[in-house]
Amino acid sequence: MIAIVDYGIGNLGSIANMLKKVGAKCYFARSIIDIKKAEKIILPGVGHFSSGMKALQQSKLIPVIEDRIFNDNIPILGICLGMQLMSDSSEESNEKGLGWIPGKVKRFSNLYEDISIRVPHMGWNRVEAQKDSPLINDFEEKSKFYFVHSYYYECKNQKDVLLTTQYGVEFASAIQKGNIMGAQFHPEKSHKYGMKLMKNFSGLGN
Ligand SMILES: NC(=O)CC[C@H](N)C(=O)O
Repeated sequence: MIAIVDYGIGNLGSIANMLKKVGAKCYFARSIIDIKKAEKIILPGVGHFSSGMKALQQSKLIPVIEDRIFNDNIPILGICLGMQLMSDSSEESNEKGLGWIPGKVKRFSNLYEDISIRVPHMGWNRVEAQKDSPLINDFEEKSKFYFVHSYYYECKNQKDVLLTTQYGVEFASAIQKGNIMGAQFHPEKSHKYGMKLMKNFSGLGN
């Protein structure tokens, strides 16, 4: 069963709906026991980095989540802000991140050399694979995903970058370090392309 961390942040309902569509069983995890019995974890997130980190700290779930992912090596997928919280820090906040995948979260500039862009990055965009992973198995060449964000993850180690997307700058649209994964886009809002990623995630470790 996939535990969707319920720490008061993120659109858990639409994530659960997409998981059900791909035949994956899931539940909302609000307690330490809920996390202890999880086979996989999804860390959702929408909004400000500070609010997300504070809410996650107040949930008291960080130690048990870290026990499961670092000692039991179960797969975890962070979505949007949930991915950004895995960083060391974010320009959006003075709060420290979880530090699970080395890197910092930076704000898009409105101007890159001679390219001016609107911030937030909002809408559909394509991705380019930077390495193989079961998470992106059978991706269509033209896979595209729905984004809504003003900040992006800059990985310290290039080998942790799974997918990149071009938006003024080429940024990490998905990251992976072993069993720890993150998607900057919203798979639950990305139709068949998001379903493919969620189906792949639900099949990990089975
Ligand atoms: N949609 C979101 O939750 C955005 C996350 C983060 N605040 C950003 O702007 O990048």
